[in-house]
Amino acid sequence: MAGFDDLASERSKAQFDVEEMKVIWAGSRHTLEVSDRISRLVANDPVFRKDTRTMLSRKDLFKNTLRKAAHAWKRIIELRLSEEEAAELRFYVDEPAFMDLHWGMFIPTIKGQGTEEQQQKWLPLAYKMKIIGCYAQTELGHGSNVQGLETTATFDPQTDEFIIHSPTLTSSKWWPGGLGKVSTHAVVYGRLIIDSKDYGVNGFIVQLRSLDDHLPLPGITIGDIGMKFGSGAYNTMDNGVLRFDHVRIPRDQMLMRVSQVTREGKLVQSNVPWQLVYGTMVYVRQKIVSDASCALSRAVCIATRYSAVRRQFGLQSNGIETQVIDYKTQQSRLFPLLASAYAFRFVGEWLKWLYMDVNQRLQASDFSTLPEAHACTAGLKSLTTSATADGIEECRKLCGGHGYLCSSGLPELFAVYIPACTYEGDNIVLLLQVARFLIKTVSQLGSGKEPVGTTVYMGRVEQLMQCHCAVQKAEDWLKPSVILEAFEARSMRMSVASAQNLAKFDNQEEGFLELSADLVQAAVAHCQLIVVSKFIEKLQQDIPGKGVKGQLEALCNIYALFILHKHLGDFLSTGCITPKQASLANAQLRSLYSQVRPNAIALVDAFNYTDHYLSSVLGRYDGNVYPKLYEEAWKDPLNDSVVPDGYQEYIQPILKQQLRNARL
Ligand SMILES: CCCCCCCCCC/C=C\CCCCCCC/C=C/C(=O)SCCNC(=O)CCNC(=O)[C@H](O)C(C)(C)COP(=O)(O)OP(=O)(O)OC[C@H]1O[C@@H](n2cnc3c(N)ncnc32)[C@H](O)[C@@H]1OP(=O)(O)O
Ligand SMILES: Cc1cc2nc3c(=O)[nH]c(=O)nc-3n(C[C@H](O)[C@H](O)[C@H](O)COP(=O)(O)OP(=O)(O)OC[C@H]3O[C@@H](n4cnc5c(N)ncnc54)[C@H](O)[C@@H]3O)c2cc1C
Repeated sequence: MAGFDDLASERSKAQFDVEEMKVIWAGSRHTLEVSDRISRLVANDPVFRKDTRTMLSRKDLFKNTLRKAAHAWKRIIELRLSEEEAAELRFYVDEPAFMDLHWGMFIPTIKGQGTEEQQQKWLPLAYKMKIIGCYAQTELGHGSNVQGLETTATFDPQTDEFIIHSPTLTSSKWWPGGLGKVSTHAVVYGRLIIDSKDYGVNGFIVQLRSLDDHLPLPGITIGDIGMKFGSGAYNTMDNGVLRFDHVRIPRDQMLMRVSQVTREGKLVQSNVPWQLVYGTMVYVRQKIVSDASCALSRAVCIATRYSAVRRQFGLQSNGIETQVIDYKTQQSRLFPLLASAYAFRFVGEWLKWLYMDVNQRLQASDFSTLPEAHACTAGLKSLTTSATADGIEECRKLCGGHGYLCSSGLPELFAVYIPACTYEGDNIVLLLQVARFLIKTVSQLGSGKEPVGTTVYMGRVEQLMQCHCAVQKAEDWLKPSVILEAFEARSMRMSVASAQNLAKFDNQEEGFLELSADLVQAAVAHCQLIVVSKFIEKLQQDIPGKGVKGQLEALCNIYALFILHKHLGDFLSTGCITPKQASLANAQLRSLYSQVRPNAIALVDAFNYTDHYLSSVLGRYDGNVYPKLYEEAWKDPLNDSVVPDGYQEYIQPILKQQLRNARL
């Protein structure tokens, strides 16, 4: 049978130890064991089935999500799962829900922005889920511009309370996940007003619904904002609208780690930077980078397996058509995405470390690495989510017509994923943050302040502005030092050119706006350098397992040379490489594709995804695509009856009309 034989034969061709690659992908043997065990637990639990999700009405879909979330919580308690295991369970349940915001934003916000006493009061309630919280920052009129929020929190010294109010329609909270129908509490961001003076945006813990009957508390108007893109997809989430009509909360419900309001109504600043009010966004952006590798690898796994099963044209001597994965065009679209999935995995791992490091420093009142952490999380969030959203759509096209069927798993994956380009910061707005950071770094060169972290290379500005790429033959592009220098020189030269152009403006802010499209490109170049350099660093570690390191080297080179090829204009116009070297890079890329080809199926097997998680007929582990596609079609509710509902009202009259016309 096609499919079965194809994938079995592909697996037998693998030139590396797949089990060891699974460990590399998971991060450690322990993580692989946990993820493997929990993925199977979820796959074998009938409550977590997801095959009808795209066909349910919004109400049924939402109720089904509530049922799954309640069941997940029950299993977490019954099985006494650790935090790591619970997070894996949530991952494999694979359905956005209010729990994500409760655990992923509400709790981290209290931890990051609450005082010790506030944490002691609220965290036990939140951990036991006696309250359910969300993160209510964005408003109808303001999302990207956090300093433009309109919600007010006015201190009333008479009662020692804040009055939370929505003064305009545009100040209505709009978008927060979990808000619409579930959350009992929210961290609400609003302007702190004391004695008619505006002290800017701060976070406040506000109870929204009664803990007895779930009705909104007095002064609160709350609901869901309506259907979103795609069927199933993010519609499992109750993104909400919220308005306050002079709602009073006790003074101690303002999150007071950054600044405190005293009983007398005095604002006292602590020694932590005010930007910590934005801290939850840094945490979540870091998580989103790791998630990008999951979403992209999932799409790539589906497209790679299907490309080995699907055959078109080119009859071989045995009378069988060619596997579409053997077409060079298919490889040149698919393999860079496979390489990107691995690249994002490793940069995500590094970013997690960076976040832990900055957090430890913050605890010890060392705030020096915060700007770097902000720039890296913002930039990499932007880079990886944009590439992943585009990559999922490319995988759909790589699967031809069948990729457009919901049973391929790709339409829903795309619909669930694409808001990641917008939430936690619009991707362009975030790149502009990186650009500001780069311009600042360039402007400080030569001032005695050495660039640190991911901008260390800028300390070699003179060398990088003048260096010439040493490539003379295609294989030279396999040297990590050659690749790194080309990427560093490109990024350096784009940042310096932007800084020089900016310097021509009398008003820097005006100049920044005028040059923003170029600045974004400079930011992209810097972020791509980070991804490439972290992949190269990963390869410098001890990597056990037969052939594993060789495969990763090939993927690393594919990622770098693919980016070079895609952004050739940058590399050529900045004089980092010559047209001849560009064409050698392209030749090397082709040869790398041939090297990866026999290993492609094994490289996606290394993600260790269950069929339940993939939820794709095209990406099945056994490759049994056609019989299952055929079987799936018959499950569609339209096929419940042979003659469709509406035949007599709408089809029959047309047919009869045609009959009369024909007789005329
Ligand atoms: C069943 C049980 C299961 C149990 C387990 C479950 C586990 C689940 C876990 C799930 C975990 C996580 C998943 C979470 C779910 C994700 C879903 C996502 C939902 C979406 C949520 C949201 O979207 S929330 C809203 C996000 N909003 C934004 O991102 C807004 C973007 N805008 C901004 O950030 C700012 O407005 C902007 C930075 C653009 C501008 O700021 P502004 O103050 O106006 O001006 P600047 O001058 O540019 O900046 C001033 C200085 O501050 C620096 N800076 C800016 N931002 C930061 C920052 N974040 N950190 C540090 N520093 C920052 C900036 O660089 C300037 O510095 P300078 O030195 O003065 O130059
Ligand atoms: C699915 C989903 C879930 C969400 N969950 C939450 C949540 O739980 N809690 C919460 O508080 N929020 C949430 N949000 C809101 C989200 O954070 C915002 O939508 C996001 O920050 C973008 O802001 P915006 O919608 O105001 O976009 P806008 O800023 O209005 O963007 C519109 C366009 O303007 C451009 N633009 C904006 N500013 C600039 C600039 N300075 N320079 C150049 N171009 C610019 C953008 O690039 C974009 O093209 C969610 C959003 C979505 C889609």
